[in-house]
Amino acid sequence: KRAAVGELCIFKVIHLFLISAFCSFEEIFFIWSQKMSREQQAVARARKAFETGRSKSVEYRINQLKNLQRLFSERQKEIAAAIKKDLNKTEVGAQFYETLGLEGEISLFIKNLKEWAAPRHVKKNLLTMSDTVYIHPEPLGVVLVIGAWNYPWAVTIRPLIGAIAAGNAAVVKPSEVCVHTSKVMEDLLPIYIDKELYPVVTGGVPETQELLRQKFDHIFYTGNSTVGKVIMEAAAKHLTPVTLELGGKSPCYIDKNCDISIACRRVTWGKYSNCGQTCIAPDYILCEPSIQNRVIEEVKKCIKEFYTDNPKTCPDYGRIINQRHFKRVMAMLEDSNIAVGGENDESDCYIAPTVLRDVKPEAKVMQEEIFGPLLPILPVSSLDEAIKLINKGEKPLALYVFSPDNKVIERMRDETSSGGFLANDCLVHYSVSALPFGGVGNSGIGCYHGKFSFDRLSHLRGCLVKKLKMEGVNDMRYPPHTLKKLGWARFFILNTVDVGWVGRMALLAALVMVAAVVIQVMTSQMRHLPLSLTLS
Ligand SMILES: NC(=O)c1ccc[n+]([C@@H]2O[C@H](COP(=O)([O-])OP(=O)(O)OC[C@H]3O[C@@H](n4cnc5c(N)ncnc54)[C@H](O)[C@@H]3O)[C@@H](O)[C@H]2O)c1
Ligand SMILES: CCCCCCCC=O
Repeated sequence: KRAAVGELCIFKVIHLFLISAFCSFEEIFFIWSQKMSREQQAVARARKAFETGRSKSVEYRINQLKNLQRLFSERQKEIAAAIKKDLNKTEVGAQFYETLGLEGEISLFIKNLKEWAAPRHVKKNLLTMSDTVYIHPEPLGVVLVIGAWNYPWAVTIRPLIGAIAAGNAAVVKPSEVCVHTSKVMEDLLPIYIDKELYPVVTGGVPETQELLRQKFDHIFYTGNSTVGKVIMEAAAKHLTPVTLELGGKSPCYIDKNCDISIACRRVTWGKYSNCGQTCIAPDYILCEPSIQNRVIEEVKKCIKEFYTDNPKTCPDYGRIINQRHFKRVMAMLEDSNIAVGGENDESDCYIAPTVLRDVKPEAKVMQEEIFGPLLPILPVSSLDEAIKLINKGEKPLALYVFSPDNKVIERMRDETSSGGFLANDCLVHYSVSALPFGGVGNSGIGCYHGKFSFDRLSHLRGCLVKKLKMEGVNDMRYPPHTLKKLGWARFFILNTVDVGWVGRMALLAALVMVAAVVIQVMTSQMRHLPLSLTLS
């Protein structure tokens, strides 16, 4: 037996020797990769591509972003056709809600990337006044982007834009739930952007789990909070940082003194766009009982205006993504009082825009994020009660308040917490790249969009470059430590200097003046010395 094992070992060693002697690195990689899963291979390729260093060049990153921009101008038809099959969005709807924002985001990055990627000089203390002190943003490495299905392009490509801009490699995992879109993404992305640096891995939960077993430098996940915990647990094994863009129940308070017709128009749009499958959709309404009927009537009017008498045949009204979610949403209606809508058709995944009245906090529909076209109204006696009720639940992704009164708006903002806060409108904060977008507590970890994406997916490396001169200044920090040295250290460390452009000019001017005075004093003293002394 021992002899057989010995022979096998010798054979393995010879095999390895032959491989390394006669094969190129690519061939060795190929042989080795035969034993790897598709997911492992994608990650290994992305890491290898990252290690070539090509993504470090800002020009290269901008080029990749321009290619991505070209994808959206040249492939709208394929993108829209797949989204139509997945979620019944029209071509205009697909551009409006998905790709328009991405095009804007890419333009923003192309315009600002050089500035964002450049070293950022920071305030110094007196001790480091003569040093160069700055933040140097550097790529993290290989990022895993896991997307959700409800706005499949928007929530998968937006983090990818940030990852590319920050100089990372990124493995893109679109949601398997939007079957057609994930196929189009898999086909199109490699045609436009570097397929080694940014591979697309399709598949379901087992494939995502296999990806999660690999080591990444950041995991950017968009989806529900339950899976968010699974992601964080997997990331913890490699101490990988995560961004979790999750969901939750986003409340909407309507003050009785506001223009109810305008408020309901905006709420109707926010709720029923994409058939209620929007992470920041107003989940439920809180209002005083005296305005409940008015709210119901106004929402009903808007449903008719936006989606006609028969939303089922209206091209702008979407569908529930699949039968599993259809059943989930329908189950929430069991103990509820329907005021508007309620019609449905399982074979078409259709649920009409629905309003529920006199809903209690214990109702089924209030136990989890609805993520469908049901709008419960919970009567509350006052703003105080609304705030109390909101604070009893998990911190939501968005919080909406409709009121003409700034005091009401400010109270709602200051006495609650949520990922984002919006007064007198719904959803639109998502479109402002200068605002951080993300949750807090149960609705997520970390934020992105615009420069926030760049910073989130960069390592902000603190750098200090000192000269090997002026060693005397450092004496105060070396032992023996004395009270006198401590006094000096207090003075030097506690005083910051913001030497900006104007500051530097002023400092230079002051130094020139001091030097001029010193030279003048010295020359006038020398003029009064006897000639013999000046010569010696
Ligand atoms: N904060 C945001 O920006 C944002 C945006 C869109 C959606 N969402 C939230 O996402 C949720 C809807 O999306 P979803 O969760 O149904 O999407 P989903 O089912 O498509 O899941 C998202 C991803 O998680 C993976 N996944 C699912 N189960 C897994 C498991 N057990 N282990 C490992 N990976 C797994 C899937 O493969 C998929 O790629 C809602 O809660 C919504 O609010 C949040
Ligand atoms: C302008 C509205 C876009 C909404 C996109 C939300 C992404 C989360 O589901």
